[in-house]
Amino acid sequence: MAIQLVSKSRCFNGEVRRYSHLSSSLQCEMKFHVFVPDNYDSKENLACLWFLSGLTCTDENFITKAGAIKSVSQGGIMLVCPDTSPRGTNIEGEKDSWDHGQGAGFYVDATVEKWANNYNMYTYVTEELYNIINIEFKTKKHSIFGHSMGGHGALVMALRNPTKYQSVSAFAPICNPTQVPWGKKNLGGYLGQDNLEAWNQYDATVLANKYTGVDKINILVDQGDADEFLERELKPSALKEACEANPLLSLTLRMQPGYNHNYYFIQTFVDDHINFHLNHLK
Ligand SMILES: N[C@@H](CCC(=O)N[C@@H](CSC=O)C(=O)NCC(=O)O)C(=O)O
Repeated sequence: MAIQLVSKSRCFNGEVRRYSHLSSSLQCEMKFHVFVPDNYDSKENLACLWFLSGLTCTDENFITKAGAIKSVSQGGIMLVCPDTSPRGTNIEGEKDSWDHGQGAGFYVDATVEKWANNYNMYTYVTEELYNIINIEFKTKKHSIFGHSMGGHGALVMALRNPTKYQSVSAFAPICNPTQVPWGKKNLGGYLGQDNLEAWNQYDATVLANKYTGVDKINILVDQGDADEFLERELKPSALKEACEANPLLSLTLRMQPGYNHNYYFIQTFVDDHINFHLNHLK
């Protein structure tokens, strides 16, 4: 349960900190980054925004490359950036592929024996780290966003836990993973090739079709139209169709001309996403 401070740096009237801890759900040591505004510990209602990164990322990519901290600090909220998979677990073949295994936990709880002890990023983010952040920083409200694989994770977590997250947004998310190569590779690998019922629990489009929660969910998605993965892997039109058919969901999908899949795209629109979440967190 204890977390250890690894590093801290002053930044925009607060601190960027990196922590490590022994994760019970992943059975390994994990690192995560946070930004905490000055005097966060004297706030009654500290709010927290989570960012889930994409394939090949660690807890470092977003905090160092997105240019998000100024707006987060001005909003007076905390930012949490978890890693994208367990680390140091030495599972056979874990590092063989850039889009499956290490750096590609796909935010699921694995059931295939080889992965099941460690690859439980869904529980790690929504339960274990969520509880740690609430206890250590006394946070009260949470919102979540992410990029690509992390956009998929954020959408799934929000649709499955509408009382836990006040709002959700994504940059170029994998919207319909049961139907695309990245999704089939990871859902098949972690949950079993034939376990389609389990796959559906991790597909934002399927979940959007079935969503019956008491609260309406507002979703913001930005998608570059020059994104190299758009047609093959991301499929925002599938999510759009599902949301349009469900009165409990309101999706603002913004197609951004000329932008591709990288962090320059994220930098450009990150303030819009932070402001969207601030409106729901206050
Ligand atoms: N093969 C390349 C491409 C990997 C890549 O584009 N990763 C994205 C996320 S893709 C979907 O989840 C990313 O965020 N990369 C990290 C970064 O800092 O840009 C590669 O090996 O990088």
